[in-house]
Amino acid sequence: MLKYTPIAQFAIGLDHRVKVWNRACEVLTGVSAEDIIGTDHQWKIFYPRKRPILADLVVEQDYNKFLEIYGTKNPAESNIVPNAWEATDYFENFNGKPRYLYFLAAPVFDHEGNITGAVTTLQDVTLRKMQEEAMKRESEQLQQQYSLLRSSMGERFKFCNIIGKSQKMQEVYDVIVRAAACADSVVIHGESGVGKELVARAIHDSSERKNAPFLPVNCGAISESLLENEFFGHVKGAFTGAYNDKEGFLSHVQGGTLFLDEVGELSLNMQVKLLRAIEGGGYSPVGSNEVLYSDFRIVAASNLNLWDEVTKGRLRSDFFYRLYVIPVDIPPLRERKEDLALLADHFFSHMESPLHFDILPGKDIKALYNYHWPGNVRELQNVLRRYIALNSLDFMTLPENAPPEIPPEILSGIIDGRDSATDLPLTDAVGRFEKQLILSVLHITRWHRETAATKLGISRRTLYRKMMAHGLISTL
Ligand SMILES: Nc1ncnc2c1ncn2[C@@H]1O[C@H](COP(=O)(O)OP(=O)(O)OP(=O)(O)O)[C@@H](O)[C@H]1O
Repeated sequence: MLKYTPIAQFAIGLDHRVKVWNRACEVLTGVSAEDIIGTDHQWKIFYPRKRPILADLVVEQDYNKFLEIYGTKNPAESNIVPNAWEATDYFENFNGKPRYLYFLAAPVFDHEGNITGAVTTLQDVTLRKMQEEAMKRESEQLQQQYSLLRSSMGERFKFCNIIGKSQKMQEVYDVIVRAAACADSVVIHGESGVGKELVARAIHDSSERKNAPFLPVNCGAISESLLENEFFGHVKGAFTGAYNDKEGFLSHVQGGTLFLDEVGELSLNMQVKLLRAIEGGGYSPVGSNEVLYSDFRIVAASNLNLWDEVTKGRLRSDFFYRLYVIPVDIPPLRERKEDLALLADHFFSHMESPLHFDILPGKDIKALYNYHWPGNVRELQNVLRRYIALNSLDFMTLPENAPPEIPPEILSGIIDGRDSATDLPLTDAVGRFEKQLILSVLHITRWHRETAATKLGISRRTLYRKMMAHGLISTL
């Protein structure tokens, strides 16, 4: 029975001579039973130095020698088989290859309880050992990288290009460092203008992928019919006007980080295809059956609650779970006003202004602190730009406690031409009206785009594109 079991086993007697050497043992060692049975060689032929092996020690019950030879790195007594001892040995040259072998040797007793020999079970564990060692090396490397990044953060008033000393930003820095030190997907959540792209860049720049591309893609800005073309590219002749092959984002981002801004705007169909590509199943350019592969990391961002999007059926749960491994929450500026002065000085110096936050008139400092910053850091940047030009604060927004409906005076202000739209050609006047209406609704809804789109009776995607067209994304 022992002879034909698929598990490699051999048995020795009290005289240390081999009694059984089964078929699996022959296959594993390349040594035939015929050649070894009756000898006391057993495994000694594989050790460069002659020394007792596990089965010998079990027969002798020499536990001290066992500890001396195998040290404490190997577990001594098996938890699974009573009286058995186990050990893993490394063989530099085991039939021409380096190998890790696991041995479990148990004593054999006669009916009076005397030891009459030992049975050893062995297994080639090289692959598992190598995987364990690779994982250990990787985790040591990541730990090293983490410590290096942590120490390079200095006073933590700034991290990469992110400014902020508040406790909430310190927590964001910590997550960035953790995210940079691993390969998992990241989802960044926060209101418009809080710095989501900046954080995504910081993760990329601090990660092992820093020398490969960082590719930001605004999912809300690409019309649904073009999504596949933009992400996967196309081949010549795929559709009318496809005169040449064109590479998509997945090809451009090879080895780097794909930043999916407004990820909630991706169509369900696109989510399936992207998920397949992320999970190693590849993708095909439009008009081609060829499967291409790209190695990239996803950092996604959204100002929506993505779980709500899953429950509403707009985001696939498998896509959500694949992305939502490391969440980063960036708090709005109104919740970290202690960062205002630092941010203001950072922007003043970038705009080459001699101004400093501390020397601003008291009433302006007070106004900056009291303001609720619905457009967050981007709005602060813009307000300061105007401050430098006009020498006065102009928030261009409604008061904080603006009513939830569009105030009639705003609507009438736009309609009755108080802003001299009457002098403009019709298309320009309509454009101006549209911009102000959108701006008003965005202020009322605290820049919550979904609510604003509902109020305006348009889709989020359309609202997004109109905001881009009116410069409300890049200027506010
Ligand atoms: N903590 C910060 N320090 C310095 N600059 C910042 C910070 N946060 C944001 N900014 C600046 O504010 C602007 C908006 O930032 P960013 O584009 O990263 O925001 P966002 O959250 O991605 O916005 P949106 O959701 O509208 O795309 C950028 O010019 C960015 O450099």
